[in-house]
Amino acid sequence: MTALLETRHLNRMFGALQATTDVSFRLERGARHALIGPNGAGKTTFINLLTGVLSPTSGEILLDGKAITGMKREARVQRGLVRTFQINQLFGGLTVIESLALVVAERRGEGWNPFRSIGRARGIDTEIADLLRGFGLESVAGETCSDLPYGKQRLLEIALAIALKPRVLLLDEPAAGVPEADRQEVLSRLAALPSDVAILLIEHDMDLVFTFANRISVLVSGGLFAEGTVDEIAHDPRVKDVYLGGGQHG
Ligand SMILES: Nc1ncnc2c1ncn2[C@@H]1O[C@H](COP(=O)(O)OP(=O)(O)OP(=O)(O)O)[C@@H](O)[C@H]1O
Repeated sequence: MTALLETRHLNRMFGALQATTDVSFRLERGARHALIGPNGAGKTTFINLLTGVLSPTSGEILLDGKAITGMKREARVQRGLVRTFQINQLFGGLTVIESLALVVAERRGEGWNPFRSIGRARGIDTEIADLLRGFGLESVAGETCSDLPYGKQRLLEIALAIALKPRVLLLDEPAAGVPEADRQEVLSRLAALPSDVAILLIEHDMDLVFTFANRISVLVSGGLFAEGTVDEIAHDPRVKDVYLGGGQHG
C-alpha cells in the first residue's frame, strides 16, 4: 500500500557537508511516528525538505503516492502537509481568537477582514469555538498570543495547525519550554489529536516520544540508522550507543 508520506533516496548537501543521506522513509496513514537523533543528526534539515523550506540535492518526496518534491510550501499545505506554526513569528500581536479566525478563514478561502466581527461568516464561529475548547484555550481567547504562558503557546501552535485540517502533521518539539506543571495538559491534548491525522513528531524529550509514538525512526549523521516499534528502539543496543556515545540527547 502507498504510504501517506514517503521519501525515496533523499539527499541534501550543504557544500561538502551531507546533512541528509539517502533517506527512504514512510509515514503511514494515522501514524504516531517519532523522529529522533542526536544533535546535528539532520532532523531539522529533513523536516525542511518535507515542508519545502529546502530543496533536496537528489531524491523524491511523495504525498499519497504523488511527487511533491519541487512543490512550493503553500501548495504542500493545501494538499494537507502541515507543520506546527511558531506563533511568535506570525501571530505575536494578535489575540488567540483572532489568530484562529485568520487561519480558519484563510483555509476556507474567505480571507480575513479585521473590521468584520469574528465569526460572522457562517460556520467559522463554531469551528473556532471547537478549537478553543479542544485545546483548552477558552480562558485565554482574548489574550495576545505573545503574552501567553508557554504551555498555552504550544497548544495554540497545535490548534492553528489543526485548523488547517492536515492529513499529515509535523509536530516540532511540542512541549519545548513548557514548565513541568503544564506538561501533562500538553501531553493529554496531544494524545487526543484526531486519529485520522498522521503525525510525525520531532522531539528531544524521550519520555514524550515513548508516551506518544508507536513507531520511531532514528536519524544519525543524516541517514536513517534504525527504525522500529517503541519497544524495539528502546531495547536496541546500537541506539543506546549512539546516544550514550554522543554524550548529549537530541
Ligand atoms: N543552512 C545550513 N548550511 C550549512 N550547514 C547546515 C545548514 N543547516 C544545517 N546544517 C548542518 O547540517 C547538519 C544537520 O543539521 P540539522 O539542524 O538538520 O540537525 P538536527 O538533528 O536538527 O540538530 P539539532 O537536534 O541540534 O537541532 C549539521 O551538521 C548542521 O551544522
